[in-house]
Amino acid sequence: MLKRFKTDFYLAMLTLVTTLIVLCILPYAVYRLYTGNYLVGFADLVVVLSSLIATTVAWRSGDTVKPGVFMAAVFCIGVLVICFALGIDGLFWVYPFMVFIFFLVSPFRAFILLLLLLISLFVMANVFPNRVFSSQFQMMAFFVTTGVTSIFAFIFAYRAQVQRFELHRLATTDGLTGAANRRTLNDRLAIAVLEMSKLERPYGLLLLDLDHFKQINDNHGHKQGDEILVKLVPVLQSLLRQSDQVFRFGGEEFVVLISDVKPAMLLVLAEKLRAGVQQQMVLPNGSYMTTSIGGAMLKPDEEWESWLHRADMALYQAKHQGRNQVVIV
Ligand SMILES: Nc1nc2c(ncn2[C@@H]2O[C@H](COP(=O)(O)OP(=O)(O)OP(=O)(O)O)[C@@H](O)[C@H]2O)c(=O)[nH]1
Repeated sequence: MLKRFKTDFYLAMLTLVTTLIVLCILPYAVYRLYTGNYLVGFADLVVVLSSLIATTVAWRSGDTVKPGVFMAAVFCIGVLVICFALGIDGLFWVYPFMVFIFFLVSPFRAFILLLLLLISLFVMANVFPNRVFSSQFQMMAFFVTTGVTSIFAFIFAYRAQVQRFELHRLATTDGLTGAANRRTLNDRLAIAVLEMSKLERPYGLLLLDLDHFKQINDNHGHKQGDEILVKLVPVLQSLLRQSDQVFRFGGEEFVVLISDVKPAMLLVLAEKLRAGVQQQMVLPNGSYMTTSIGGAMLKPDEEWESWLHRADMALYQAKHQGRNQVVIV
């Protein structure tokens, strides 16, 4: 639970906003109902309940988009009702809302919802003159300040989102080849173990190691060696299904994670990869790269570390037996 809270930004934000809503708006709702302002009290209660429901759904389903949009839309309507009922006093709520809507939904969605909110307020102010604003000047000042705040909040949220995505990409992919990195592999293997035990989903693992790669570096240079590693990833991907994932394990070693596979099929796939590398990875001098492959099916109740270790042992055996071959255990 703590891990999901740490890694899923929008889930953490939905939870945080809901906690703040319960702490800050619920007392208001009680106060409004107690003092007979039923419309505002009811709107406050709807906002609190909607937040609780949306956040619960997000935690259960893992989907934060629909609950976030739902919560943001309910808040927009809530703010409109509060502005209609309280007039100028209600307008103060627009400003904090303009900031925290960016914590609930993506910057573009938040900006569009804010635009709709401001247009609705503008229509309301013109249909019911003097209800929300006491003068034209006040109305103008409100729309200019909220417009400027929306634009700056959008720019800030958009930049933060771009940086978050970039950080995530840097943390999860290998800088040279663009394949998923070892950290991502560990997470994916843990998920595979979970899916195997809960859904009985069969998984296979292939560990590939290019043969005599040191000689490539020595004979053709490190840059050429890098280019071969970069080229290898799309070659492997072209031979696999979209659901199969390629990871760089380190150096010239790669891991392929294959779901919904039977042991016989794992061997066929490994052979296909071995042959594909030999056919497609041509060296500058016209010779071909070869690869050794070790593979293992995930056993019931097995830890991912032991699964990976068995595939590593199989790879060791393939190397030991002369390279350019497949060993599945
Ligand atoms: N160009 C390049 N070389 C790398 C990279 N990472 C590791 N290497 C090289 O890969 C080579 C691996 O050498 P070894 O572990 O001896 O293996 P090998 O020569 O492939 O021999 P076998 O695996 O036994 O067939 C070393 O020379 C490393 O310097 C990289 O990112 N780029």
